[in-house]
Amino acid sequence: MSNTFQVDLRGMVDLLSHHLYGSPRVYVRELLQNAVDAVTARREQQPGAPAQVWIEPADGPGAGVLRVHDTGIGLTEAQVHELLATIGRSGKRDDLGFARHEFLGQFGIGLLSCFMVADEIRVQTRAADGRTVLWTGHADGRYEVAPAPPGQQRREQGTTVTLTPRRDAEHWLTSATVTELARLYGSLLPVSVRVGDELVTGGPPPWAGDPGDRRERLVAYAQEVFGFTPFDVIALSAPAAGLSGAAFVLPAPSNPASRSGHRVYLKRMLLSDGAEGVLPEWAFFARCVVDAGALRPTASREALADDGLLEATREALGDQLRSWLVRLATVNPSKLGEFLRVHHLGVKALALHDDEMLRLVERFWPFETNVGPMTLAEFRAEHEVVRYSATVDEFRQVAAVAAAQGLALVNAGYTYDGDLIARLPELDRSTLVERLEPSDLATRFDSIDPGLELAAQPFLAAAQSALAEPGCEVVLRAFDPVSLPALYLVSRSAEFRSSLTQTRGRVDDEWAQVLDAIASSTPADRPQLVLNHRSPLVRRMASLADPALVGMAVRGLYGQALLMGHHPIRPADAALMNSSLLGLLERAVLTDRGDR
Ligand SMILES: Nc1ncnc2c1ncn2[C@@H]1O[C@H](COP(=O)(O)OP(=O)(O)OP(=O)(O)O)[C@@H](O)[C@H]1O
Repeated sequence: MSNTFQVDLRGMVDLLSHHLYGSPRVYVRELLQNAVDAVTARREQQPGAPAQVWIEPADGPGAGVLRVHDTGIGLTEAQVHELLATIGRSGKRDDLGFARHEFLGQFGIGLLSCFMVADEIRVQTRAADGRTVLWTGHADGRYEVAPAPPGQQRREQGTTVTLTPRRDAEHWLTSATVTELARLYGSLLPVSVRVGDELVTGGPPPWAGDPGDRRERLVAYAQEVFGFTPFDVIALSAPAAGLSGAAFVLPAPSNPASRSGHRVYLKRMLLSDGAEGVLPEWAFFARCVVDAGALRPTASREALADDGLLEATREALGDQLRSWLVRLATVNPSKLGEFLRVHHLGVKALALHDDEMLRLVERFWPFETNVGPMTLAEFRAEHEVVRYSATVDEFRQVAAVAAAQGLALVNAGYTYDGDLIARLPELDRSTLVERLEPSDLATRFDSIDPGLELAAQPFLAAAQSALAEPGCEVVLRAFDPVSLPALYLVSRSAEFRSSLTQTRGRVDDEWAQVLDAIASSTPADRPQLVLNHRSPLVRRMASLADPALVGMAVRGLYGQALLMGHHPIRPADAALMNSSLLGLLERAVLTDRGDR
């Protein structure tokens, strides 16, 4: 046995009118939309018919009700019964039930939004048959249809919708609010719309019309609507979606995480001034205004339906932004440089997957290197290998020493930089890239003469035992600059082990066992303190006879190397440095007093 759903009308009206829409203000849009659709339908039949919409707000001379008059096609009594009596029935679908592209409406629920601000909706309508019909709908789901009494006959074809305000909702129907909302939603509509005496529609969109001063118009539009003077304006078009418009490049960096909304019109009616999904995510440096004929709204008409057409449109618009960037690189490289200074993060994010953008970054974005700022292309022209540090700390630790060894080094510690450099060989297979591990530097230092090394053994043994506590290996090498007595080098695995050890001290036994298991599977590298045999200070230390003094001096050098290399100072390091400094001071004071 088959049954039919029963619908609780009161609940349905409440659901649609109160929960579908974000704010009661959309009632103005829904009324405008119906009026414009009715005008469009009439002009299909009578191309020269008047195309006017006139709104009389409730605080005007109209006895406390709001009226919307249109010169549209009107409805016959049969149509009123069919279209206004069935929720979800729309006169704007074709025979197969698809939304007809020339109309704004399609769902057959828009009129219900008026119940957010009105207790009663009256539709007084006259179609080409010349008879005026009166439909009165109530918020509880009741409605009446009747031929209009003699005093309420329309003289012209068209429709008047009258809203009797709900208590506490009167302010939504006043002149100031209605004018503002009609202008917000309808200023680009192709039909003349007046609120009281004020015309709220104003000609074609700013990106259409005379191309001569289009740019000036769009800049003025961005200033007025978005509140900024754009860095540049890019024309947008996507014929498959019937879309045209413009993108404005932001003059200041924007946070990639905070999505900036776009202003989207559908068939010249504002859909949203905070729409998402129109431009690809990486394009966070631009905001756009577009009008589309074929994109679909969600039922609340406050966002775009995320369908295949929107996806294809997003891709097409993304391509147009990319081409703008590429064109800028050829016709105005200094402007591109300016753009990158503001929006490099967005472009770099794009370059992670896009070769053309990677080329752009390579040619135009200056990186910090230990031989001065330069682009990767410039760096490549002078150095065989693009050697880089993967973190800013690593770069700081080794930049000067690497330069003294003749090793040019790029700081790839900022967001995306390491990944971008690692991707360079994908552009050109002959490019060599290499991440420099600080500990690799030691392998480039010169060993010292075996005789000297042998003589320094007692010193090295004393030094080693002085640094037994931080678990640091002491080695003696010769390197430049001579002014640097010691260098603290830590490999990635040593760094990892050290953070494991620190964490182990803070967790309970069960976790400690897990950490031990991890530690046992990582190589047992130790950090190194590399003493520089070219440094006069180190040589003098090597000849000291007093092991206690050697210990203090080596610990002092250890602390200084940590500080110089921007390494973290753990409590144990601080204690070591403290005892070294105090011990050395004491010796110095005693020596001066001749007390020894
Ligand atoms: N001013 C008007 N003139 C002529 N017909 C109208 C007018 N207002 C509403 N209608 C008729 O009433 C129907 C229902 O209107 P409603 O606003 O509820 O839905 P819709 O416009 O079809 O779709 P949507 O829910 O997307 O707005 C419309 O399809 C239209 O046929």
